[in-house]
Amino acid sequence: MPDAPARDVLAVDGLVRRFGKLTAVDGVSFHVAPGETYGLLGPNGAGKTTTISMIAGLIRADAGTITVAGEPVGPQHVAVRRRIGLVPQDLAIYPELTARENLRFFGRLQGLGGHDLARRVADVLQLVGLDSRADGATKEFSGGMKRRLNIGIGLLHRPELLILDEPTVGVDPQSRNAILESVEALSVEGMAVLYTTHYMEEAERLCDRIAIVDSGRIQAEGTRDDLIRMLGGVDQVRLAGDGDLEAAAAALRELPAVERAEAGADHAVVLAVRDAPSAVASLVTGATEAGLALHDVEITRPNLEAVFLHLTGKALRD
Ligand SMILES: Nc1ncnc2c1ncn2[C@@H]1O[C@H](COP(=O)(O)OP(=O)(O)OP(=O)(O)O)[C@@H](O)[C@H]1O
Repeated sequence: MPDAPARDVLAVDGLVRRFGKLTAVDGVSFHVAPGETYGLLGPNGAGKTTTISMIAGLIRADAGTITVAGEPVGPQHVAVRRRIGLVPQDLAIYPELTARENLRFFGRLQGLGGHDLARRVADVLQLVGLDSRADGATKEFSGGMKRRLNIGIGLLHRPELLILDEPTVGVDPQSRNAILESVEALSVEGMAVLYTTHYMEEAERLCDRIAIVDSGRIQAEGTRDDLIRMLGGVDQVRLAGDGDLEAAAAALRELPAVERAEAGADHAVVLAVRDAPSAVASLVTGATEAGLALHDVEITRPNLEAVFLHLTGKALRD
């Protein structure tokens, strides 16, 4: 008999959240299994923070359901929050206290105490790579060290689901690496991790599955390789310029190496091209002959950035 599939730690179905006329989250569904790291990859404003705020029970959903380990989540369901660790973008630590004192303080707030708390504090300090700085005042910590401490606070109560909202934004490379290593270690221990980022390298390195999010919707979901297969082995080329973009796209579609060409956002034609480095000269000639005054040519070989461009016609980064 095959093993029954492990129950999802997190199940999100048909989630919607509006702010006035803006639908910030527009029918988002995904599931995360124990030990799985699931990434929400999308640019600023895609709806990632709003999604995780609903999952953490901080704001209500206008529609849809969320369960964590089978229990419903929402602002009125308080007990289920013990199963969730949320590490928000904003830091919440006391600068006058040491790292250890901060952890003890937040641990007590979570109802921990005694030897159990002391042991968990020691474990967490080691996991986030701050054990050698445990008794230093946090006001002297770098931004990255403070962020690692914030992650430690989210982990103290040993949640089944850890939610990290863009944890490496603005941190030094050493802390960034420590954060990525901590997340890898947690997943080995069986924790489910929901990781939001707009850095495709982090999504590629950490996440077992990735949802590409834009305009409040999941545009595609899968492993990195699943997503890259969607490109069909072609490169993406972006030709930015002034002129009749539709006419240029139509002319470029006639070239043998070009599989697709669309007039995209931001004064650019976005193309899917076989072996773009060899074809680029003919693309430039074709676009120029079609009357486009080119000011930029960008080739993106298959990676998640290219998948994002392919799905949305936009670059992942600002
Ligand atoms: N409280 C709010 N009131 C009004 N609009 C909001 C509110 N919170 C978020 N939004 C809007 O909802 C959209 C999604 O924002 P959200 O913060 O979820 O995106 P994000 O992908 O997490 O980006 P970021 O990394 O910048 O937080 C944005 O257009 C944002 O301006």
